[in-house]
Amino acid sequence: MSRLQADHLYKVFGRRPDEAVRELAEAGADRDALRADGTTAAVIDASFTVESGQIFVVMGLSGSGKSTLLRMLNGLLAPTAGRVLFDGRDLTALSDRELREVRSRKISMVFQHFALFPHRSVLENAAYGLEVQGVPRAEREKRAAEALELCGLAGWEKSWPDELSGGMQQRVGLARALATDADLLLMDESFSALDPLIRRDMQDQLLVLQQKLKKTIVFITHDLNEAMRLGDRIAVMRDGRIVQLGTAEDILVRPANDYVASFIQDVDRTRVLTAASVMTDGTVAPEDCPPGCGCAPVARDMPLAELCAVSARSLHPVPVAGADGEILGVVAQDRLLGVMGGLDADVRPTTKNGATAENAATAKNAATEEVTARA
Ligand SMILES: Nc1ncnc2c1ncn2[C@@H]1O[C@H](COP(=O)(O)OP(=O)(O)OP(=O)(O)O)[C@@H](O)[C@H]1O
Repeated sequence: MSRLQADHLYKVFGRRPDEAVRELAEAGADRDALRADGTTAAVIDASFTVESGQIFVVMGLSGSGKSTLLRMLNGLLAPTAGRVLFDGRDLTALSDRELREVRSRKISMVFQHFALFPHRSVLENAAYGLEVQGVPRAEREKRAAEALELCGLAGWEKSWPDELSGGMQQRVGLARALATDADLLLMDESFSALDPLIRRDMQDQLLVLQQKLKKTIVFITHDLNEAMRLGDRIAVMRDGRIVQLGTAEDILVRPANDYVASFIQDVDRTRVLTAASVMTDGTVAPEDCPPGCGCAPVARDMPLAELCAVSARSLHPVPVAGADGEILGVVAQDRLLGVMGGLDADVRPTTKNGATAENAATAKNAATEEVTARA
């Protein structure tokens, strides 16, 4: 069972929403057709699953429907049609009290503008979610201090929010979300207000934390580079619809339509494509590897940007190793150059950690998930 599932979700604002859903679903109407009627179709037929421990990114420009989708996922907004299943429970069928309970214990939000209380210390801010849950003071302070330490803020507990930089304030927001032990983290443009370098640093920190904590995260962004750095899977939204659903590599190598293709022009493919996605079958024969060659197999999730340096030093194709050290294949230099030059018709779909689709259940999931191209 998936951790989170959106099942044909629609949200229509304005007049006669049910009728609008029928027009969207049955007559194939789009947003523009309804707008003339004073009706806004914010989210149209969104279906996807998020597995436990995954980072699922929803990427789209302003107005594409990301925030509305997120607010349906945490039950703040009732869908006009469709269901949200969290651990198999239909959120749309819960009473208000049950929903509040799920929201306060199982789901945490991290917002773009930190949402810290200025007159509470960093520790009190980090403990806020636990306070709402009614956790006794000593325990909530202990857990908040642990979360702050995880986020690199040990020693700042007694400071006030305005004594912290923007990046540090956002880490307090993250610590607050982590302190509650919620399984599901919903992050709405959480790093968008930060300077580029600090933003990148926060992305790195989130990835490191995620390796340790293995939360289930839905991350909203309008930045495809951020989506590709963070997302195990990415949903690209346009005008209320999900127009492509896949891994960063899927989107980079096989954009579903011209709209998605226009986004990937600025993406640095050498940082998204991995050794596993470009390797071919084979090994390195001992006679091809002279003494002192000093080569070592690279990890399958090594990005091409790093693989280039290894390949330049190597006298033979670079072997690619799996998690157990077994050789999965090799990357020859001409192959590497060809892929970087855009000859990537046979790049293999992989998961974000570089496992190929053949040997990873999650990649199978990604590869078999419907990739819709309606735009
Ligand atoms: N409460 C509302 N009433 C009417 N229309 C709404 C409401 N909330 C959102 N919309 C409309 O729904 C569409 C999707 O908005 P939404 O905020 O979900 O997009 P978004 O991708 O999150 O954009 P942004 O990045 O600017 O927040 C927009 O056209 C917006 O104007």
